[in-house]
Amino acid sequence: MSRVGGSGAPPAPPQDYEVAGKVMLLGDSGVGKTCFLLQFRDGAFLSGTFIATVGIDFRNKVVAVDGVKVKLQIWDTAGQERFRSVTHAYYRDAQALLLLYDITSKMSFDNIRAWLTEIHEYAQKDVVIMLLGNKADVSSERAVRTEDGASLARVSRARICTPRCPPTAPQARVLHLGTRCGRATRSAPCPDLHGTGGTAGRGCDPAPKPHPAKGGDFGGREGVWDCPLMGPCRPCRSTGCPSWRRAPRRG
Ligand SMILES: Nc1nc2c(ncn2[C@@H]2O[C@H](COP(=O)(O)OP(=O)(O)OP(=O)(O)O)[C@@H](O)[C@H]2O)c(=O)[nH]1
Repeated sequence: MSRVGGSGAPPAPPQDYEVAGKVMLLGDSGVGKTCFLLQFRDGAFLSGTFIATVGIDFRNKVVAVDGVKVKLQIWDTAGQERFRSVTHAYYRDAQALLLLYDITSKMSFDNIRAWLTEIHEYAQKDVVIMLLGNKADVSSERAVRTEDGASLARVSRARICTPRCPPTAPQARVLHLGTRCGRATRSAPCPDLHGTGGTAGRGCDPAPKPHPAKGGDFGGREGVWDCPLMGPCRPCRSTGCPSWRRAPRRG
């Protein structure tokens, strides 16, 4: 997360946000990264159409997190092997990585470990990693158990979540919590993590309580979650987290 504007930069046009952060979507080709992004950004689900991403692309969206306007720059990467060398260069300055697998594809889940290896090689050490089992709307074809996802998240120190698609709110919810955890350190329980006590590995809360979110984008839809994000964290507002700082308000 970075401050809005900066010394030496040309005067920036008036911004409607206070902080900015970069999130990358990663995972095998076809797991649903582009659909996730489009649904989050535009509320549109591209059912049935699959046009593989070439290279890398990004979209911006301003969301409210704890009453702070956050501009998320969300990078959609190509999952195909031949584009990996292009996308590696973008890992370095990302604050959060959303690593997707398709719950109907065992292979996409098995490949998560290879993705984690790449992340550890190319991303910042303190990057927030979120593991997301996508396509939970077709649970009749489920090939990856939720508990296997949770267990992998535990060993890889990632957070796990499974949205039921195609509703819009889960995408916002993932990025909301990712943003919040990105503004956090990992040493104390995070009050956002319903029922887990903030301790990774306690398992899923089958009926997460509505989160008292102040942001209008997210309010009231948390009940659709299979599983809240897990992992200890502490809001950085009180600790002055170096990477997710609040920018000065513009007068
Ligand atoms: N049922 C279901 N299908 C989905 C979901 N998300 C994506 N799809 C479908 O999965 C296919 C691939 O989706 P994309 O978003 O293009 O996949 P991608 O991960 O961006 O793929 P690459 O660009 O090659 O890396 C498309 O046919 C989508 O309609 C979902 O949540 N549920």
